[in-house]
Parts: sequence; structure tokens; C-alpha cells
Amino acid sequence: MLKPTLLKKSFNVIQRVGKTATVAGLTGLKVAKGEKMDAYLLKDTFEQLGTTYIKIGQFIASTPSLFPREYVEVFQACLDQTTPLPYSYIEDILNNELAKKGKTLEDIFISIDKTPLASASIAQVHSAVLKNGDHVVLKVQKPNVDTIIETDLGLLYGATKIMDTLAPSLKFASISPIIDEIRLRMSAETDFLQEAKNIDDFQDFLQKTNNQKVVAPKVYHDLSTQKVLVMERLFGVSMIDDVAMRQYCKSPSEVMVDTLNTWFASLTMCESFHADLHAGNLMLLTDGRIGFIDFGIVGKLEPKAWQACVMMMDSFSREDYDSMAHYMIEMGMTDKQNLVNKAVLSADLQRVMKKILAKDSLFIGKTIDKLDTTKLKDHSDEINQMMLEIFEVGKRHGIHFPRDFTLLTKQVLYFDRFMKVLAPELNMFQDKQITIV
Ligand SMILES: Nc1ncnc2c1ncn2[C@@H]1O[C@H](COP(=O)(O)OP(=O)(O)OP(=O)(O)O)[C@@H](O)[C@H]1O
Repeated sequence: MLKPTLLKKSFNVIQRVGKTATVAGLTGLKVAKGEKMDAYLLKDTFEQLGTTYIKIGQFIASTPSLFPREYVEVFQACLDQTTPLPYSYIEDILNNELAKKGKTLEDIFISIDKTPLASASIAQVHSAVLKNGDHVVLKVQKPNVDTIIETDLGLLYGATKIMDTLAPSLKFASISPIIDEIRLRMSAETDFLQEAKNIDDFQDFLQKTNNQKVVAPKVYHDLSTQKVLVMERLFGVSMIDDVAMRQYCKSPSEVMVDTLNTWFASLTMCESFHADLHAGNLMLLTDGRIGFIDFGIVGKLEPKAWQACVMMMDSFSREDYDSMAHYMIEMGMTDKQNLVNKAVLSADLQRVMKKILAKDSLFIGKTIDKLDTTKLKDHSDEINQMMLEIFEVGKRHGIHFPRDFTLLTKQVLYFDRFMKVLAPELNMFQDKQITIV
């Protein structure tokens, strides 16, 4: 039974999300000054409301094309760490899932550590040892996560529809596609068989490219189900900790170069690319190799779209706006290609970009390739703003970037953030050690 307070909360949230989304340019409005405080309040509310809202919060953080910068920034700190569930709940799920395979815990494990390695909103991770002596980790989906998400999203969707009928002028309809998108991402994240496939694809790619520097944990398919993922346990340190990393490598910067080269290569050579590679999902192993973990969120990009994206950035660095417009059209969805007026788009890009470049002394009179790149890293804000402006200009001209381009942008911003700690001297797009295409 739905509690009225829950329903009220949902309406409250939808109202706030509605404001966020409409403010964000769906209606072209600008964000008011007090908006940052609102963003903090909303983030706190989401953290309290649990799984679905935390995931929505993370969606906001990763979709600068849709939400105002204030919200994107504040939601980047949306915490997905929860108080661990007592092991008895996890054991119940393990028993149920293994029973589907005709197995029992006693058949398979010597031991399972009851203290989790990690506990987030969707899953809890425990280490264990198999009967054959292999060290593994068990990623176990928390009870009823799928039902909770479906109910919450259903409620939000329903609330949107009601608001839409009652107050059509508020443009709540624009939120339904957002909820659809979140539902799509969440259903992928709650299907561990899909995650297992993503890991397999990545391992095929490593093998195909003869990459000896990076690994992903081997999946134990015969023990894995939609709710339990059994994987090889990797031993090492998280790349959040650059001091700990130095025990196993000469320079974190070299590790960063190998990480970036592998990820960029995966964009065109792997079935999918890892789209949630924050420093916590990267490990430096005790043997010096790099471990990619947590393949719950992946993206797919047509090689042609990625090539066009790189060419677009290149055109921008040469201040060649005609060429920039050409590649932007190539990147976007093709159905309206013929309707986009390239000359007007080019002029629009030139106007907007020049305005941004003129705002900051760092950029005055310089093309990107002539900038002091050490300073460039301190200006990621301006770079983010440029990305947002490119999205905006595109939108005005009817160009819709590929869906997974948002995931790609988010990932690049992630790299940008932790490179500041691990490799402050490195410039992702200019360093000769890094191969982007
Ligand atoms: N194969 C592995 N070997 C060693 N440790 C692992 C492995 N897989 C996961 N872990 C540990 O468990 C933590 C959580 O795992 P994972 O990121 O897959 O779960 P999650 O629920 O998606 O978490 P989050 O949403 O915080 O990224 C990792 O940060 C890491 O510390």
C-alpha cells in the first residue's frame, strides 16, 4: 500500500525535477541565483529517498546536456554508499539464486566473508573462496531492488502524467522521456548477466588488441545469475589513492596513460565502452597491471560518430567553424541532416565560441593548440561550458547527439577530474603518449 506521505514526496520531487529540467534549457530559461541552494536541498532529499533517487541524482550529474550546471555539479557528490545489509539477507539471495542452478552454498564455497567489501544502493560485494581455492568476489543484488525501482519510477511517471493533465503549461511532459531513459539505464544496471556480457566483451577486446597491461575480472558464468555475479577477485589498490599506488608502479601518470589508451581504443574496437570509470572502479594490481571493474554502465558509439567527434574538436582547435558545423551534423542523428543549414550553424558556432574564448584571458587570441596546457586543466569549468554550449547550439539547429554521447562526455569529465590528482601534467587531448583514434 502506498503511503500518502510517499506520494506527497514523489509530487514534491517531480516538481523540483520538473523545475530543474525545464530550467535547463528545455524551455530556454536561465538558472536563478538561488538555484545552487535548491540543488543542495534536492540532492539531500534524493540521498534520503534511496536507490531510485540516488540513481536519478547520478543521472543528473552525468547529463550536462539536460540539467543546469549548478545541479550537475552538486549531484556529482550524490553518495551511493549505504549501511551494509546484514549478511543473512545476502545469504538468502545467494541460496535462492544458486538453487536455480541446482547448487547449494556448501557445494561451492569454502568460505564467504560476512563483512562486505562494499555496499551501494543496488548491490553488496563480498569476498569468498571457492572449493577449488580460487579467490572470488560475489556481487549480490539487494532484496527487491528491481521492484523498488519499478514502483518508484512508476510513481514518478504517474505523477508526471497527472501534473501534465492538471497543469499543462508547466511542461512536465518533458520529464517522461527522462524517466524512460533512467528506467533503461537502471534495468541494465540490475541485470548482472548483462554486466557479465560486458566484461566478456571487454576481455575479448583486450585479447584482440594484445593488451597485456589491463585486465578485467574473469566471470564464473556457471555460478552467475541476473542477481548474483561471481567474479575473480583482483588484488591491489584503488586508483583513488595515489600514495598507495606508488607501491606497485613507478609513476601514476604512466598508469593513467595506459588506462586512457585502453579506454580510447575500446571506443571503436570493443562491443561497448565502460561508461562509469571513476577512480574507484580502477585498481592498480599488485603485479602492476590495471584492473577495470564494475561494467554495469556501458555505452555504444558508432565508430563513425566518434571519428566525427574527434574531427569536430580538431576543427574547433583550428577555429574552422565551417568544418566544425560539418562534423557536428555528421555526429548527430541523420534523419534531419538535410534540414540543417550548415552556414547558419557555422556562424552560430563562431559567435558562441568566440564569446566564451573572449571571456577568459587564458583563451584570448589563442587557438587551443597554442594554449598553455598546464593552465588548461585548471579551466575545466570553461571547457565544460564549451561542451554545454555546443550541445545548446546543436539543439537549436535540430541536431540531436547520439544518446551515448552523453555517457562519453561524462566519462571524459571523470578522467579529467582524477587526472588532476594522478597525472596533473598530462593533457588528455594533446599528449603524444595518448592515442585518441
Ligand atoms: N573483481 C573484484 N576484485 C576485487 N574487488 C572488487 C571486485 N569487484 C568489486 N570489488 C570491490 O567492490 C567495490 C564495489 O564493486 P562495484 O563497483 O562493482 O559495485 P557497485 O555496487 O556497482 O558499486 P558503485 O556503484 O559504488 O560503483 C569496488 O569498488 C571494489 O572495492
